[in-house]
Amino acid sequence: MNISFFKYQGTGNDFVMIDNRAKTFPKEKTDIFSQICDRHFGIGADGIILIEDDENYDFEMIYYNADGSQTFCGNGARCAVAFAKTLNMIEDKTNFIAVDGEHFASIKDSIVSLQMIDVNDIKVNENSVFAYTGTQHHVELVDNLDDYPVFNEGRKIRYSYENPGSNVNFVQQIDNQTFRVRTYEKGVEDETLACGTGVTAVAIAMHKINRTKSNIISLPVEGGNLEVTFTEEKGIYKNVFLKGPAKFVFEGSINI
Ligand SMILES: N[C@@H](CCC[C@H](N)C(=O)O)C(=O)O
Repeated sequence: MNISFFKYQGTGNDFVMIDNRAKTFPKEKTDIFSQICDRHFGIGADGIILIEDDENYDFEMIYYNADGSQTFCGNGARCAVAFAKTLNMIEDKTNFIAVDGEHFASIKDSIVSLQMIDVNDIKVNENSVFAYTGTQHHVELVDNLDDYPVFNEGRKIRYSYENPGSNVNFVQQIDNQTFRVRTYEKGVEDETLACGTGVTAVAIAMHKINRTKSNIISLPVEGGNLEVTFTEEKGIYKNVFLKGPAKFVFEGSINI
Protein backbone atom coordinates (compact mmCIF):
# COMPACT_ATOMS: atom_id res chain seq x y z
CA MET A 1 0.00 0.00 0.00
CA ASN A 2 1.31 3.48 -0.92
CA ILE A 3 0.79 6.21 1.66
CA SER A 4 1.36 9.96 1.08
CA PHE A 5 2.82 11.77 4.06
CA PHE A 6 4.09 15.17 5.19
CA LYS A 7 6.93 15.53 7.68
CA TYR A 8 6.74 18.35 10.28
CA GLN A 9 8.82 19.30 13.29
CA GLY A 10 8.16 21.47 16.34
CA THR A 11 11.44 22.40 18.09
CA GLY A 12 12.91 19.16 16.78
CA ASN A 13 10.08 16.90 17.99
CA ASP A 14 9.31 15.34 14.59
CA PHE A 15 6.13 13.86 13.20
CA VAL A 16 4.76 12.11 10.14
CA MET A 17 1.47 13.81 9.29
CA ILE A 18 -1.19 11.97 7.31
CA ASP A 19 -4.33 13.48 5.81
CA ASN A 20 -6.73 10.67 6.71
CA ARG A 21 -9.98 12.38 5.78
CA ALA A 22 -10.66 9.53 3.33
CA LYS A 23 -10.10 7.07 6.24
CA THR A 24 -7.77 4.88 4.19
CA PHE A 25 -4.85 4.65 6.67
CA PRO A 26 -4.67 1.07 8.06
CA LYS A 27 -4.64 1.98 11.80
CA GLU A 28 -5.50 -1.60 12.72
CA LYS A 29 -2.04 -2.83 11.60
CA THR A 30 -0.32 -2.51 14.96
CA ASP A 31 3.28 -2.60 13.68
CA ILE A 32 2.71 0.09 11.01
CA PHE A 33 3.56 2.93 13.45
CA SER A 34 6.98 1.58 14.44
CA GLN A 35 7.76 0.75 10.77
CA ILE A 36 7.01 4.30 9.60
CA CYS A 37 8.82 5.95 12.55
CA ASP A 38 11.95 3.76 12.23
CA ARG A 39 14.90 6.09 11.49
CA HIS A 40 16.74 3.45 9.41
CA PHE A 41 14.03 1.41 7.70
CA GLY A 42 11.18 3.96 7.60
CA ILE A 43 10.62 7.72 7.31
CA GLY A 44 11.85 8.38 10.85
CA ALA A 45 9.84 10.29 13.45
CA ASP A 46 8.93 10.54 17.13
CA GLY A 47 5.28 9.99 16.28
CA ILE A 48 2.51 9.86 13.68
CA ILE A 49 -0.51 12.14 13.44
CA LEU A 50 -3.68 11.43 11.51
CA ILE A 51 -5.91 14.38 10.62
CA GLU A 52 -9.55 13.39 10.24
CA ASP A 53 -12.85 15.24 9.79
CA ASP A 54 -15.04 15.81 12.85
CA GLU A 55 -18.73 16.82 13.00
CA ASN A 56 -18.28 19.47 15.70
CA TYR A 57 -14.71 20.72 15.27
CA ASP A 58 -12.45 21.89 12.44
CA PHE A 59 -10.64 18.54 12.58
CA GLU A 60 -9.67 15.66 14.82
CA MET A 61 -5.99 15.08 15.62
CA ILE A 62 -5.13 11.46 16.39
CA TYR A 63 -1.63 10.95 17.83
CA TYR A 64 0.44 7.76 17.99
CA ASN A 65 3.87 7.47 19.59
CA ALA A 66 6.57 5.70 17.55
CA ASP A 67 5.63 2.43 19.33
CA GLY A 68 1.95 2.77 18.35
CA SER A 69 0.64 3.82 21.79
CA GLN A 70 -1.94 6.63 21.76
CA THR A 71 -2.04 9.77 23.88
CA PHE A 72 -1.94 13.57 23.47
CA CYS A 73 1.11 15.41 22.14
CA GLY A 74 1.62 19.18 22.50
CA ASN A 75 4.26 19.69 19.83
CA GLY A 76 2.41 17.27 17.58
CA ALA A 77 -0.78 19.30 18.03
CA ARG A 78 1.06 22.50 17.11
CA CYS A 79 2.32 20.77 13.94
CA ALA A 80 -1.20 19.45 13.24
CA VAL A 81 -2.48 23.04 13.27
CA ALA A 82 0.21 24.09 10.75
CA PHE A 83 -0.66 21.06 8.59
CA ALA A 84 -4.43 21.72 8.76
CA LYS A 85 -3.73 25.25 7.54
CA THR A 86 -1.84 24.00 4.46
CA LEU A 87 -4.75 21.60 3.80
CA ASN A 88 -7.04 24.69 3.83
CA MET A 89 -9.09 23.13 6.65
CA ILE A 90 -8.54 26.22 8.83
CA GLU A 91 -7.40 29.84 8.54
CA ASP A 92 -5.48 31.48 11.42
CA LYS A 93 -7.57 30.20 14.34
CA THR A 94 -9.02 26.80 15.06
CA ASN A 95 -10.94 24.64 17.50
CA PHE A 96 -10.05 20.98 17.15
CA ILE A 97 -10.54 17.80 19.12
CA ALA A 98 -7.92 15.34 20.41
CA VAL A 99 -7.86 12.40 22.81
CA ASP A 100 -7.64 14.70 25.89
CA GLY A 101 -10.49 16.98 24.79
CA GLU A 102 -11.00 20.18 22.80
CA HIS A 103 -8.23 22.64 21.99
CA PHE A 104 -8.09 26.19 20.64
CA ALA A 105 -5.04 27.32 18.67
CA SER A 106 -3.84 30.21 16.54
CA ILE A 107 -1.05 30.37 13.97
CA LYS A 108 1.00 33.27 12.64
CA ASP A 109 4.19 32.95 10.55
CA SER A 110 4.76 29.29 11.60
CA ILE A 111 4.41 30.12 15.30
CA VAL A 112 1.57 28.14 16.85
CA SER A 113 -0.02 29.05 20.16
CA LEU A 114 -1.95 26.08 21.50
CA GLN A 115 -4.37 26.04 24.42
CA MET A 116 -3.75 23.02 26.61
CA ILE A 117 -6.25 21.35 28.97
CA ASP A 118 -6.70 22.88 32.44
CA VAL A 119 -4.20 21.21 34.75
CA ASN A 120 -5.36 20.07 38.19
CA ASP A 121 -3.74 16.65 38.53
CA ILE A 122 -0.48 17.74 40.19
CA LYS A 123 1.38 15.81 42.90
CA VAL A 124 4.33 17.33 44.72
CA ASN A 125 6.75 14.67 45.99
CA GLU A 126 9.99 15.08 47.94
CA ASN A 127 12.31 15.38 44.92
CA SER A 128 9.90 15.59 42.00
CA VAL A 129 6.50 16.74 40.78
CA PHE A 130 4.00 14.75 38.72
CA ALA A 131 1.60 16.65 36.44
CA TYR A 132 -0.96 15.45 33.89
CA THR A 133 -1.00 17.86 30.93
CA GLY A 134 -2.80 15.66 28.41
CA THR A 135 -0.36 12.88 29.24
CA GLN A 136 1.77 11.84 32.23
CA HIS A 137 4.86 13.85 33.24
CA HIS A 138 7.45 13.44 35.98
CA VAL A 139 9.44 16.67 36.59
CA GLU A 140 12.76 16.68 38.46
CA LEU A 141 15.31 19.46 39.05
CA VAL A 142 18.96 18.52 38.46
CA ASP A 143 22.22 20.47 38.85
CA ASN A 144 24.06 19.92 35.60
CA LEU A 145 21.62 19.25 32.79
CA ASP A 146 24.31 19.14 30.07
CA ASP A 147 26.00 16.10 31.60
CA TYR A 148 22.90 14.47 33.05
CA PRO A 149 22.29 10.81 31.97
CA VAL A 150 18.78 11.56 30.67
CA PHE A 151 18.36 8.25 28.85
CA ASN A 152 19.41 5.93 31.69
CA GLU A 153 17.77 7.85 34.55
CA GLY A 154 14.68 8.71 32.47
CA ARG A 155 14.13 5.09 31.51
CA LYS A 156 14.32 3.95 35.16
CA ILE A 157 11.85 6.58 36.37
CA ARG A 158 9.53 6.05 33.37
CA TYR A 159 8.90 2.44 34.44
CA SER A 160 8.60 3.26 38.15
CA TYR A 161 5.10 4.64 37.43
CA GLU A 162 2.23 2.24 36.99
CA ASN A 163 1.02 1.49 33.46
CA PRO A 164 1.17 3.45 31.15
CA GLY A 165 4.22 4.91 32.92
CA SER A 166 5.34 8.52 32.64
CA ASN A 167 7.44 10.81 30.50
CA VAL A 168 10.39 12.16 32.47
CA ASN A 169 11.59 15.79 32.35
CA PHE A 170 14.91 16.86 33.86
CA VAL A 171 15.09 20.59 34.57
CA GLN A 172 17.72 23.21 35.34
CA GLN A 173 16.67 26.68 36.48
CA ILE A 174 18.37 29.46 34.47
CA ASP A 175 16.71 32.56 35.96
CA ASN A 176 13.46 33.47 37.72
CA GLN A 177 11.33 32.63 34.68
CA THR A 178 13.55 30.42 32.49
CA PHE A 179 13.98 26.66 32.84
CA ARG A 180 16.03 24.41 30.56
CA VAL A 181 14.48 21.00 29.95
CA ARG A 182 15.56 17.61 28.58
CA THR A 183 12.88 14.93 28.25
CA TYR A 184 12.82 11.13 28.07
CA GLU A 185 9.60 10.23 26.25
CA LYS A 186 7.65 7.07 26.87
CA GLY A 187 6.39 5.55 23.64
CA VAL A 188 9.47 6.82 21.84
CA GLU A 189 11.63 5.24 24.57
CA ASP A 190 14.38 7.77 24.09
CA GLU A 191 15.30 11.38 24.76
CA THR A 192 13.61 13.63 22.20
CA LEU A 193 14.68 17.16 21.22
CA ALA A 194 11.54 18.68 22.79
CA CYS A 195 8.27 17.76 24.44
CA GLY A 196 5.35 20.21 24.52
CA THR A 197 3.24 18.55 27.20
CA GLY A 198 6.53 18.09 29.08
CA VAL A 199 7.54 21.76 29.15
CA THR A 200 3.95 22.61 30.10
CA ALA A 201 4.28 20.26 33.09
CA VAL A 202 7.65 21.83 33.96
CA ALA A 203 6.29 25.41 33.86
CA ILE A 204 3.35 24.48 36.10
CA ALA A 205 5.49 22.36 38.46
CA MET A 206 8.04 25.18 38.90
CA HIS A 207 5.23 27.62 39.72
CA LYS A 208 3.60 25.13 42.08
CA ILE A 209 6.81 24.62 44.12
CA ASN A 210 7.54 28.38 44.15
CA ARG A 211 10.64 28.25 41.95
CA THR A 212 8.97 31.06 39.97
CA LYS A 213 6.24 33.60 40.59
CA SER A 214 5.92 34.39 36.89
CA ASN A 215 3.09 33.05 34.75
CA ILE A 216 5.11 33.51 31.54
CA ILE A 217 7.81 30.82 31.45
CA SER A 218 10.60 30.43 28.86
CA LEU A 219 11.71 26.89 28.22
CA PRO A 220 14.87 26.32 26.19
CA VAL A 221 14.94 22.70 24.99
CA GLU A 222 17.44 20.74 22.88
CA GLY A 223 15.61 21.68 19.64
CA GLY A 224 14.84 25.36 20.28
CA ASN A 225 12.70 27.52 22.55
CA LEU A 226 9.16 27.12 23.84
CA GLU A 227 7.00 29.39 26.00
CA VAL A 228 4.20 28.46 28.40
CA THR A 229 1.73 30.94 29.93
CA PHE A 230 -1.12 30.29 32.38
CA THR A 231 -3.35 31.64 35.11
CA GLU A 232 -3.68 29.91 38.46
CA GLU A 233 -6.85 29.83 40.57
CA LYS A 234 -6.96 27.83 43.81
CA GLY A 235 -4.34 25.35 42.60
CA ILE A 236 -5.95 24.82 39.18
CA TYR A 237 -3.93 25.99 36.18
CA LYS A 238 -6.17 27.48 33.50
CA ASN A 239 -5.71 29.35 30.21
CA VAL A 240 -2.57 27.28 29.69
CA PHE A 241 -0.91 28.10 26.34
CA LEU A 242 2.10 26.41 24.72
CA LYS A 243 3.75 28.55 22.06
CA GLY A 244 6.55 27.83 19.57
CA PRO A 245 7.49 27.09 15.97
CA ALA A 246 5.87 24.32 13.89
CA LYS A 247 7.49 23.72 10.51
CA PHE A 248 6.99 21.67 7.34
CA VAL A 249 10.13 19.66 6.48
CA PHE A 250 9.37 17.48 3.42
CA GLU A 251 6.68 15.35 1.82
CA GLY A 252 6.65 12.04 0.02
CA SER A 253 5.06 8.64 -0.19
CA ILE A 254 6.04 5.34 1.40
CA ASN A 255 5.19 1.78 0.46
CA ILE A 256 4.14 -0.28 3.47
N1 LIG B 1 6.29 14.92 22.46
C1 LIG B 1 4.98 15.06 22.92
C2 LIG B 1 4.46 14.07 23.90
C3 LIG B 1 4.17 12.77 23.16
C4 LIG B 1 3.49 11.76 24.00
C5 LIG B 1 4.40 11.10 24.98
N2 LIG B 1 5.49 10.40 24.38
C6 LIG B 1 3.55 10.15 25.83
O1 LIG B 1 3.43 8.96 25.50
O2 LIG B 1 2.97 10.62 26.81
C7 LIG B 1 4.63 16.50 23.26
O3 LIG B 1 5.17 17.39 22.59
O4 LIG B 1 3.77 16.73 24.09
